[in-house]
Amino acid sequence: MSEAALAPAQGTAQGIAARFAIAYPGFTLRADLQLPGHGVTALFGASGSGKTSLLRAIAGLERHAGGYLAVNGEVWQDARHFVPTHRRPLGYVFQEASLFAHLDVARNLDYGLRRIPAAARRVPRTQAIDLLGIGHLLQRRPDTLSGGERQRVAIARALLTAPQLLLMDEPLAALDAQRKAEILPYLARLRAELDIPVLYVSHALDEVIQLADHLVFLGGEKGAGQVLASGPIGATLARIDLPTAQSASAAVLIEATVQGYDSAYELLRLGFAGGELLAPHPAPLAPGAPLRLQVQARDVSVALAPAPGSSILNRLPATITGISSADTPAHMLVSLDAGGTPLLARITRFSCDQLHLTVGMPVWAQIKAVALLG
Ligand SMILES: Nc1ncnc2c1ncn2[C@@H]1O[C@H](COP(=O)(O)OP(=O)(O)OP(=O)(O)O)[C@@H](O)[C@H]1O
Repeated sequence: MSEAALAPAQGTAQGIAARFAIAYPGFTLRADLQLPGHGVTALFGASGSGKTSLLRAIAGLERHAGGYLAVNGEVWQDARHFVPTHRRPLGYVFQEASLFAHLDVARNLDYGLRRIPAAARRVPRTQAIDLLGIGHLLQRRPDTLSGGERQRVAIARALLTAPQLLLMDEPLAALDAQRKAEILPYLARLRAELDIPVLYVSHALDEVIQLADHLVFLGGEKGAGQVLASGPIGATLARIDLPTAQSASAAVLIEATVQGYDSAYELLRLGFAGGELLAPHPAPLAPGAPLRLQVQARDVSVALAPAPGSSILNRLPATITGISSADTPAHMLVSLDAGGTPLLARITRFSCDQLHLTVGMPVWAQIKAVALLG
């Protein structure tokens, strides 16, 4: 295999094609993925399922014979080419920000810029600083920053390397819940404002629900990793055949738009393809603003008719698309389609039998609570 500059792919296929057979002593993973060339793709799965190994293969940090990788029309690895990591236009953000301790933030950023000719820069320095909210930190040394601030600097530095692909390996895993909550909105802004595809490794479902557009779910038996699913985030989370849906913390997401605000009751009125939702919120949000909602399967119940005498605010007409057993004998999982949006309900097996629920049945999905994200 020769080390080569970027080679054009045959045709101009957009997206990321990644085929790897990873084999370590005691661990194998075969992946054959066709991923979108934009937005955030989460590589999600339990510890040891091979997320980092796959990311390192994509970065070219590990060289696996027979692998294939093409990114938006450029081949980075095939039988004849292997573009070394330092020649791949990618940014890599690790769990711990690896900043130079002896340089202040401004110089750390400039280090990222050094090897990029001005004409090739995709994200101007001022935009990267603004997007990550680090303008007030430029004169500070890394050891005077919080973990979250350091990670924001590391992400800004990665953006300045003009990446065509951003790889993030659990960038929030070393942070406590509060720091994590601080940094997530910055990542959501990157997703909204930059057109750089991101591969984001995580084992935290809430992060994935907040950020990802596409979900690659890794799992398999111990020592033999496999891709259990790869698809759009909403539909993949609602798949009752996957372990993510089985757990008590199973959740799906709804992409909604702000429609109004009832200040007397502090309730946001939200619209989505499946209808309208009300969600408590202490302040109004701009009408038309997009919002992601996280809906826990255990907060969704199923009724045969809309029940007016109930404290549950949100009732949506839906159709049952699947029914399966859950992780306890007492529970069942019901997947639903509400105007094209997939939902999941975790209900008791008793209720499922009492209501004689079957696939294809029109029902009402009652949603007790939704969490606003982003
Ligand atoms: N260079 C290597 N040599 C040998 N085994 C390796 C190597 N890299 C990873 N492994 C093994 O491959 C398996 C997958 O590891 P990997 O770090 O990719 O998983 P992961 O899903 O990212 O896990 P985590 O969430 O804990 O970081 C593990 O069993 C690990 O011990």
